[in-house]
This record gives sequence, C-alpha cells and structure tokens, in this order.
Amino acid sequence: MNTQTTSWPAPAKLNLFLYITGQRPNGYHELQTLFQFLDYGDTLSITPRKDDIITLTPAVEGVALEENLIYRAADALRKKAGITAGADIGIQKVLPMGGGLGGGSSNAATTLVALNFLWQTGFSPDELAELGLALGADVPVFVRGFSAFAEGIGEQLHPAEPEEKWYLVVKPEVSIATVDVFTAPDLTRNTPKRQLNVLLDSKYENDCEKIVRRIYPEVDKALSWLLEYAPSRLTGTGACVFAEFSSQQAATATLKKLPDWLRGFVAKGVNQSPLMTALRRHTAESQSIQLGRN
Ligand SMILES: C[C@@](CO)(OP(=O)(O)O)[C@H](O)COP(=O)(O)OP(=O)(O)OC[C@H]1O[C@@H](n2ccc(N)nc2=O)[C@H](O)[C@@H]1O
Ligand SMILES: Nc1ncnc2c1ncn2[C@@H]1O[C@H](COP(=O)(O)OP(=O)(O)O)[C@@H](O)[C@H]1O
Repeated sequence: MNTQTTSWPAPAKLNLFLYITGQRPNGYHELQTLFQFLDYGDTLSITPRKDDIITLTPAVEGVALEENLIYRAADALRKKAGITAGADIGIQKVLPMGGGLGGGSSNAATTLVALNFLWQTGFSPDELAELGLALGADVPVFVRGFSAFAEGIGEQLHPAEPEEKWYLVVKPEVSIATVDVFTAPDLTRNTPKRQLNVLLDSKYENDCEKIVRRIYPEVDKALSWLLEYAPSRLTGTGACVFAEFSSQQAATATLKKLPDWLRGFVAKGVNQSPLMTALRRHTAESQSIQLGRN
C-alpha cells in the first residue's frame, strides 16, 4: 500500500430543479431533480495507514468522529472489502453544513472513491454508489461524478448536460436539517411526474422553496434580494439559494453588491465532477510510477 498523501476534491452540488412527486410507505419522498456540480467545495487530503486507525483533522464541529460521513464511508468500505486498513484524513471545509450544497454527501463520496483507489479495494462505480446510498440519498450522484437527472429518492440517475452557467450562491445565517423540511405537514408532495424533456423546457422550480421561505425568514430575505438581479431559487432543502448568470463577470458584479448581512461565493456549474478529474490524474500518475519501476 502506497502511504503517500494525496489531495481529493469534494465539490458542492446544486439542485437546478427539485420536484416532490410522492411519498413512499417508509416516509422517504419520491423526487425529480436535476443535479449539477460546482467547481467549488471541500478538499480532503488522505494518507493511507497500514493499521486500522482512521483520524480526521480538524474535527468537524458538532459531529463526532464515528458519526462523520467521512469516517462512516471509510469504515463501510473496509468492512465491505474485509480488509484491515486505516487513513489519516485532513479536511479543508468550505461548504456550509445544512446548506443544501451536499457537503456531507460529497465528503462521503470522495472518501469512497479515493480510498477505493488508495486501498486498492477494486469496487466498481455501481458497487460504490450502492454502498454510498446507505450513507445518504445524495451520495450516489457524487460517486458517479456526472450531472444527472435523478428520480426515486435520488438514486435513479440519468446522465444530463445542463448548460454550465455561473452561479452566485448565498448562505443565509441558518442551517436547515433535511428531515425538518421533509416532515413539514404542508410540504408540496404531489407534483405530477413529468418527462425529462418537458421538465427541461419548463421554468425550473423547487417544491421545498415555499415552506422554507415561510419557516426561515433569513432564506426569504436572501432570495428576495437575489431575485432583484437574476433568476434565483433554493438548492435542495436549503438553506442556500443561488442566482444564475451567463458570465463570471455578471455573477461577480452582483457578489460585490451583496449587503453586509449576506455572505456568498461565485462558482461555475460543471457537468463533470472535479473528483473524476482527480481520480484520472491519480490513476495516470500511479501508472507512470509503475512503468518507471518496470
Ligand atoms: C432532497 C435533497 C436533494 O439534494 O436535499 P439536500 O439534503 O441536498 O438539501 C437530498 O436528496 C437529501 O439527501 P440527504 O441529505 O443525503 O438525505 P438523507 O440523509 O438520505 O435523509 C435525511 C432525511 O430526509 C428525509 N428524506 C430524504 C431524502 C428523500 N428523498 N426523502 C426523504 O424523506 C428522510 O426523513 C431522511 O431521514
Ligand atoms: N463530513 C461532514 N460534513 C458535513 N456534514 C456532515 C459530515 N458528516 C456528517 N455530517 C452531518 O450531515 C448533515 C448534513 O450536512 P450537509 O450534507 O453538509 O448538508 P446538506 O445535506 O444540507 O447539503 C450535517 O448537519 C451534519 O450533521
């Protein structure tokens, strides 16, 4: 096992649209959503260990090590492979928690993809996505690494190529737990299911937005501000909202106008996850090292 330290991106996602079309007997909601990645996110640096210790530095505030999706992903992977392996994992966290940007799910997916490579456990993307789904509904899309139209509870993925726009993402000063939105009694749960081509040609909306705006005035205020400048909506179950622009310049100009009470960043929507680019680079590097040895 190579015990060098390597760096792996864990990008954010946006739900460009999100419709709730029903609810399963187990309480989970049936969705139709369009995922796109951002060229912006957390970074993991991973040093494999030959013993069975997994460390995470710095600790993610408010989340115990064993509860952290990074630890849980690593542990699930080594258990599935039936191996003794560990890792020292460093995290540079920029994505807000409870932001609807999928930070925790993306951290889990990056851990699965990176350790599958570093520990040489040899699982296919299908197997990693299945393992990931047990950690969270959004983990599979991050594991597969391409923009996708998702159905089911978010695990039935169909590749999609939405336009790669520039986004101004704003984080209201509130953290929203996904479960709180999905348990709201008056959440819209009966949007009729539509074909992807119909959805792509319709106005993009998010069925969670109405109740999130009502329950969290911070989100309502942020969205009202953004809507003065560009088409804007909620991502996932919030709390982040995003405005779309056709150029970086236009997005940055609006970022500069943000009032004191709002924080945000500009990022590009990308249809291929930066994680896949990193995996290809690490694979090519390790092959060239092996060739050099032979
Ligand atoms: C709805 C989305 C859209 O991206 O919201 P965000 O979390 O990104 O805001 C996600 O699919 C969320 O995925 P994720 O955050 O991984 O959710 P999970 O941990 O699997 O589920 C948290 C809780 O939300 C509810 N839940 C989640 C997904 C779903 N399709 N229906 C649900 O009812 C369940 O009560 C579950 O216990
Ligand atoms: N590595 C992690 N990063 C972020 N959140 C994590 C992590 N591990 C576990 N969590 C838990 O998952 C929850 C959802 O986090 P996150 O995925 O960032 O938000 P969202 O699903 O709204 O995008 C957090 O509130 C936290 O309790």
